[in-house]
Amino acid sequence: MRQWCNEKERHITDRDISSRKGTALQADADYQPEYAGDELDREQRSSLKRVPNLSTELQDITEVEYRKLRLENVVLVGIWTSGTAEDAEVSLRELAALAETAGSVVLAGVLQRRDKPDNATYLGSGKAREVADLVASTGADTIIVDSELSPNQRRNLEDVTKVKVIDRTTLILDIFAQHAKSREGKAQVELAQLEYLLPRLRGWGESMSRQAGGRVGAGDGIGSRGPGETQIELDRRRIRQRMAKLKRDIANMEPARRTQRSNRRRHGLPSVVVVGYTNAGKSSLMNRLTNADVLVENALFATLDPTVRRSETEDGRAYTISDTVGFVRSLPTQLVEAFRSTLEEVAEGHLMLHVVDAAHPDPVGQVNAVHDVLREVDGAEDVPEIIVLSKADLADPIDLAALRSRYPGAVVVSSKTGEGIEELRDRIADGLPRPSVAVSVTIPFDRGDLISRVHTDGEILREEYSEDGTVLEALVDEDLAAELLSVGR
Ligand SMILES: Nc1nc2c(ncn2[C@@H]2O[C@H](COP(=O)(O)OP(=O)(O)OP(=O)(O)O)[C@@H](O)[C@H]2O)c(=O)[nH]1
Ligand SMILES: [Mg+2]
Repeated sequence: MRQWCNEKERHITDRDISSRKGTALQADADYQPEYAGDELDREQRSSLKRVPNLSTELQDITEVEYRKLRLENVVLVGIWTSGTAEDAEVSLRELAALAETAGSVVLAGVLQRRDKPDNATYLGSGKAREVADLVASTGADTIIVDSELSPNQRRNLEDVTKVKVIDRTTLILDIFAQHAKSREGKAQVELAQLEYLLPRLRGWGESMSRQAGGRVGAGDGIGSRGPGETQIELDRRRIRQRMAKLKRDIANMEPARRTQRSNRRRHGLPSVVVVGYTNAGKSSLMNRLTNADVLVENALFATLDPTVRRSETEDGRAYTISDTVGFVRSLPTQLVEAFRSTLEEVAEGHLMLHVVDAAHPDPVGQVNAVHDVLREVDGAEDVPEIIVLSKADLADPIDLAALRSRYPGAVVVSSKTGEGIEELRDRIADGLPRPSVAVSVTIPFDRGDLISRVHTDGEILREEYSEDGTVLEALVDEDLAAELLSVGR
């Protein structure tokens, strides 16, 4: 097994779990990683002093817990089935960053080489017991596993380790729940959480029934159940009802969003969408390009509700630019569904800026993960893509050169120093559709509104004033051309 440790007062010396180039986990100032080889040193571990009152007993997992995991001191566990050791490490480091984003302290991480996960305990019973020792010695109260767990695997691991076990998907759902701001975003995340929970209810049934037993005394149990209905069926039914309500609510919010979108389209504004892996620097780039004040945070999924801003090319053509939710490796399918609406925005864009953190240890893996998700969104492949290699100020020049040759059309930028921003603006201006219908009309003076639309959305070739109005020769899109011709002469 490989192991990493986030050591504070503890004496486990292990491998650095933070991003090697320091992008993700640099926040912890007194964090001093130390390399200690591949093998977990059992003697060293057994010589650890156990920190008193830190470990907690396994607690009941109730049906509301999916909302707030209250993670604190966690041990990360991953298995490495294929690919290189480095890939496996990158994935576990990312899990560490996710865990910190969710508000927990990562005490240690272990990685095990296996052909496939063990059906019963994910790790195999021997390794599960080793993890139990590690949990006990570090005083962790939660284990986070770097994949999806079946209800059985999860229950068995909890039995062996005596602490709460959650998986990567649950963790990501929790982060989304913490960050979603809009009513729609919140409803979508809750729906995704319930979808994930529903088939897994069996694994949690025991504790839920116990809880129901406790409620009987309070006058809430037996009488409230239907004939022959078990607690778990009742819970399932309640969850389904809640899901149905959420789906209705989301469907009701849809028209408002569509109106906003079609308003934008009616005004003929071309749109640029910013996509990319979480923490790639999308919001920072947006701020640079538009001087907008978009939340930038060194945390994963800082942006969960899309933000749309208006901007202009050098030659005065207006366009919208929207920031989107960050992508992540193996994004839970429930979330792909939940955020389809956000991603649909991508498919409707005229140009896609795909922001890639050039200072990350595995930018190519991130690009591939983004492309995997985009392939699931109808129409997204048709949107022209500009790869934007970001954080140029942090990136290693050699890595940057390798990325440039891998993605020949890429623009290298730094939102921090401003490097490459002008070039990117030019590329955006070139990439946006130009109005293509030539009109030559005289517009009456009382239709100044039309003239100003030609100024913002079209390209003026000639503008003069005559007795009858403004004489215009311009390039505009079809809709505006039709309106101009219906009004003008
Ligand atoms: N040095 C440096 N840091 C950057 C640059 N761009 C972004 N960052 C940092 O990278 C972190 C993530 O930036 P964001 O712009 O929030 O990234 P994002 O892609 O919007 O992230 P999510 O919304 O969480 O998916 C922040 O700490 C930024 O300050 C850059 O060009 N140079
Ligand atoms: Mg963001």
